[in-house]
Amino acid sequence: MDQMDAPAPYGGELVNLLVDDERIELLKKIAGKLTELTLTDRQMCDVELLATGAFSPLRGFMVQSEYASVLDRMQLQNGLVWPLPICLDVNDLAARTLEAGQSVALRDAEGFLLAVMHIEDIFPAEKEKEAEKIYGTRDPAHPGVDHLMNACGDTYIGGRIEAIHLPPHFDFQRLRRSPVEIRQMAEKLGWNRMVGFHTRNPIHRPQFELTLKAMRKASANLLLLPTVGITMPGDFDHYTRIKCYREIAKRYPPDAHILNLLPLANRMAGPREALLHAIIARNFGCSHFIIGEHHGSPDTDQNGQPFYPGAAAREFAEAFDGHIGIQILGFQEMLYLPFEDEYRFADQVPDGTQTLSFSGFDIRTRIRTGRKVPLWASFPEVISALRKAYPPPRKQGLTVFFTGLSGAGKSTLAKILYARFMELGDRPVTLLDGDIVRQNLSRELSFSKEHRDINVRRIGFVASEITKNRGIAICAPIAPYASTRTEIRRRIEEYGGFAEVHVATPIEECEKRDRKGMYAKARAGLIKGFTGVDDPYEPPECPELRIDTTHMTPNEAVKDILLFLGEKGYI
Ligand SMILES: Nc1ncnc2c1ncn2[C@@H]1O[C@H](COP(=O)(O)OS(=O)(=O)O)[C@@H](OP(=O)(O)O)[C@H]1O
Ligand SMILES: Nc1ncnc2c1ncn2[C@@H]1O[C@H](COP(=O)(O)OP(=O)(O)O)[C@@H](O)[C@H]1O
Repeated sequence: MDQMDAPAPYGGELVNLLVDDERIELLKKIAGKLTELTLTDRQMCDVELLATGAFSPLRGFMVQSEYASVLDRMQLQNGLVWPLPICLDVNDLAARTLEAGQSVALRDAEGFLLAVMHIEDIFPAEKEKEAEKIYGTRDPAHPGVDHLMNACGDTYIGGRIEAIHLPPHFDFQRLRRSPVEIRQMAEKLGWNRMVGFHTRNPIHRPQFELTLKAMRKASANLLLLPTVGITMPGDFDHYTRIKCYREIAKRYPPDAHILNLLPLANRMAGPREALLHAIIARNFGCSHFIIGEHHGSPDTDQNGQPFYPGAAAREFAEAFDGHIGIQILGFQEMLYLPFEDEYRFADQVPDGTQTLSFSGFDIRTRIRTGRKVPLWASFPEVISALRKAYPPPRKQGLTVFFTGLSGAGKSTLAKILYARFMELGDRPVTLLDGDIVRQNLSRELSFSKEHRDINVRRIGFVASEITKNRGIAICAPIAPYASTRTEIRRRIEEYGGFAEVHVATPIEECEKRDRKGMYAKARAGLIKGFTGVDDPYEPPECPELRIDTTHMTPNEAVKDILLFLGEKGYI
């Protein structure tokens, strides 16, 4: 192996934005008088990577000219290649209270002071342009675009940062080393070359073979940099992934790799994302970086097509590796040859040879639906760790979410379903009926849109906790707004099953029943804003089940729900 030093950090110097004790004291004193910004989890990831120099040479959030330069030329203003905007977004309300020249205190959700930012610039986010330039699409099925369009504030603030503390982490503290710490460690171990591998999935057999091949090709040791910041909805949680990485670690040659967690908020921008990962790896001291198929890309678009061609990230990063000073090891898809019982890159498979392959998505789906993962696809210890954390549907938590007009039959069906689950007796069951919740959790709330949303979100939160802990939650609010229901669905599906049951009994029938006499009062104008009378109800477009109870008995309706849940493997 030829001697070579670890590559210099990008831009020449490893940035460290953490200030010394004296400065911390001073900043803490003035912070109390500064306007406060509470950072989101994503923003905290950016602050952490800025502070530790993983984003070197950046020294803060981008100002408008830098943002424009990254969008238009993919360069910082000093001419260095830089693929993605690193901007701090704020909502209109916050933006109105801020001005350039002002300093703000950046805090976490609990009010813990992380940094002071000196605002140099306040400017509008060019969301349409950013989506096109960075993600190459405006399709909201792309999680990066969805976040940009639907969650991100409309204004960016740019400026230098002085970091006081890194965001606190209580998990895997020993695996959270900064670029300078990894560089020191590699030096101590006498490593000349280090190849970086960035992943948001567990390491299965193809990825393991890929890393070994890369280590041999580059004569290098391995730096595993799994993302533990923000990944994609539906990804395995990082606790489970790290258990898997620790198992895999035993399969590498001794002392040949370092596992280090990367608190990056993935943008899933495919080619541009890959380039950012490579720059980060260089800052950690890597001489080489692995880019395989579909690196940094979301699963598929609305038509089931990949957002970027399989080779796009690899080819893009290879075209720039001279500029960013890290050698890209681009690999084709790794395929399994069942007759030969070996792995080969796609371009090394002779024509006509039978091959098999599973994507990370395929394995996630198999685990979540309780289907087998063959041993050619992954290792037994990885599959077992994943199964423990993600049991088959009949052992997962579950939320059955009834929605529909008052009098549609939600409570009646919910109560019968509750009894059936209790009779089965294999999981704890909680009934969150609209009335019960309003009495116990939401007594102070009215029926305005804002208050209905708060009420339904509270129900969703409790149901998500129950589902996370593998119980069954049955919810039965009116929940008239589609976007709030979608929000809840997303949250719960992270932890287990979610079945939306639209009790679609027409208003005429509900009104005929008028069990509580409320429709009569609403029609007489004694109750204002009554759902279906003078307040909206947005029917679900694609519920798991739609039941009109007009011409069926409650028991029949519940039988349909149980049959559906049985078919999906939940009971
Ligand atoms: N303005 C207005 N609109 C709709 N419903 C009203 C209203 N005022 C009181 N009620 C009674 O409250 C029950 C609905 O409460 P929810 O918590 O399920 O509603 S929401 O999901 O927050 O929209 C609902 O009970 P159910 O009949 O069990 O659905 C009504 O009886
Ligand atoms: N198939 C059915 N399913 C549910 N409820 C029914 C059915 N047929 C008649 N009903 C009656 O309709 C009314 C529904 O009221 P409820 O369950 O409180 O509705 P919601 O909770 O949607 O306001 C009850 O009086 C119930 O007995």
